[in-house]
Amino acid sequence: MRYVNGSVILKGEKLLIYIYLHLTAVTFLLSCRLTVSMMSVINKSVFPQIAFRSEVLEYLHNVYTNKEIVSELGKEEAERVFDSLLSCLSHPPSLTCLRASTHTHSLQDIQQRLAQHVAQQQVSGSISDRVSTPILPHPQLPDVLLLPVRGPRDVSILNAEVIVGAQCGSAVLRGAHVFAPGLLSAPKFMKAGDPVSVFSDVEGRCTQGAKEFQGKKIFLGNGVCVMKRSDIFCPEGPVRGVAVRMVDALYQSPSFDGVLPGEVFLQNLPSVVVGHSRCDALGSNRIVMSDGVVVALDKIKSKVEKISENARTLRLHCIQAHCYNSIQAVSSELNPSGSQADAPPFPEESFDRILLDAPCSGLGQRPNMAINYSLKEVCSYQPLQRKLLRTAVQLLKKGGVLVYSTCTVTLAENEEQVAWALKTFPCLTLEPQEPHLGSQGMPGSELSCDQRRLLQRFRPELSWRGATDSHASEDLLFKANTDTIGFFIAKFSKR
Ligand SMILES: C[S@+](CC[C@H](N)C(=O)[O-])C[C@H]1O[C@@H](n2cnc3c(N)ncnc32)[C@H](O)[C@@H]1O
Repeated sequence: MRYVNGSVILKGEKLLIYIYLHLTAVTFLLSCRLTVSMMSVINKSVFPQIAFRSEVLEYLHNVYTNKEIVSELGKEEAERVFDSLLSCLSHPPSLTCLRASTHTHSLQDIQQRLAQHVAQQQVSGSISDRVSTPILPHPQLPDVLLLPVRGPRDVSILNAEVIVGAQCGSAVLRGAHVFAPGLLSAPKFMKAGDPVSVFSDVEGRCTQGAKEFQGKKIFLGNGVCVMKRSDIFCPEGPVRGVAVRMVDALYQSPSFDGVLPGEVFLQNLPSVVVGHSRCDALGSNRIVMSDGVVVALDKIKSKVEKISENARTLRLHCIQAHCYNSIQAVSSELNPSGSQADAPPFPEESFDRILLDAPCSGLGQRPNMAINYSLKEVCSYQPLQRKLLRTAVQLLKKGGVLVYSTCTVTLAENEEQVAWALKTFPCLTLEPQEPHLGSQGMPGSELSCDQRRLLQRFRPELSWRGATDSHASEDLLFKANTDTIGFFIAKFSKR
């Protein structure tokens, strides 16, 4: 199933948009019940806090306990909030957010058909919970459906275990099955049909093809093998497809692989908000319906191919994706020779809207149990983002809108970038965002309180009360808007 992390250059009435679509490991559902011999360990999962290198931990601690925050909250509360950040980052958000293609189908239609798929998964035993999963529309986002994630659940650990890489483990915690490329270790005689416990190798120590692993691992739930060991670790090269079908996950969410393709896709809620706040002048998220062109740039070819494939699936014919270094996307010539009208490089001031979903340190992504970046790596994004911002401002028409977003939690890549942009480009003004579901910008940069109020920061740490499996319906909307990945959005207009 797809996670679409919308990042698009807009070219509306000439829209230039960067889109980056992320496919998580996904699933093919077969019906099979788990009959297992169990060890007696009951695992009520509350994961350890996310692990960082000490230099990065200290850096983040300084960000979250900066002078301005401490004078606003007091030292003790600032420390508590930082502690909550480290805890919530290792846990998945408590709702799954689905973006519906409401340009081709009504939300109600999609909701009904989705409910049938979820019910089928329950009947087939792919979801072990007997409790039915509600599918709720979001009152402020007309193209969003929400499904509560059940967890942490009590699941017993089995005798046989497989180890998956950290990235695969994160996908499993959000409802995916285990795909063969994500599998690192499997028992010597593992065959299809075997029940196994699935663990994540959070520190990246397990070697591919190992028969066992004694390092630090985190339990994710139980599944049934779909492939035998020799099919997975075969000398002919990497195999594709589901290797272990999860049937009793610690965090349970229906799988949407192959479900209503072209009608729904997985997207983190803040990314949906970016889409809406960028397009309000066109009326809601009707950007895809406009007569204009949407130009998507990414420097990685496989991402561009995925963008084009997803655009075809979603019948978004106005999207043109190009593999291009966006820093070099501005041409000094009015009609650059050798380039087509809608291909980069583009003349200055040729776009009505630009969305810069910037490459970032990604520290707001959830769940994430360990991040091994050095401080140098974390700090390397600020200069790159400034180059991209400079390009974006040059490409934007006067009167145009620029939206800047990241999925990270530092000040350097968020509020400090906004302060820098306002100072460097006097033509930019901060604009209010609609909808505004997140918190305001964090204190600690040169921005004033009024400027911070115009920013939107999703801060799951502010409402984190530990991992609970309670889904009281009155809490659900609050959780949908707050228990998200860490995310930042700024919206500018150009004079
Ligand atoms: C928005 S994504 C990263 C964060 C994303 N939200 C995520 O979840 O991974 C950033 C994208 O920018 C692309 N990128 C980085 N530098 C670039 C450049 N100079 N030109 C074009 N694309 C670039 C990367 O390939 C990546 O797909």
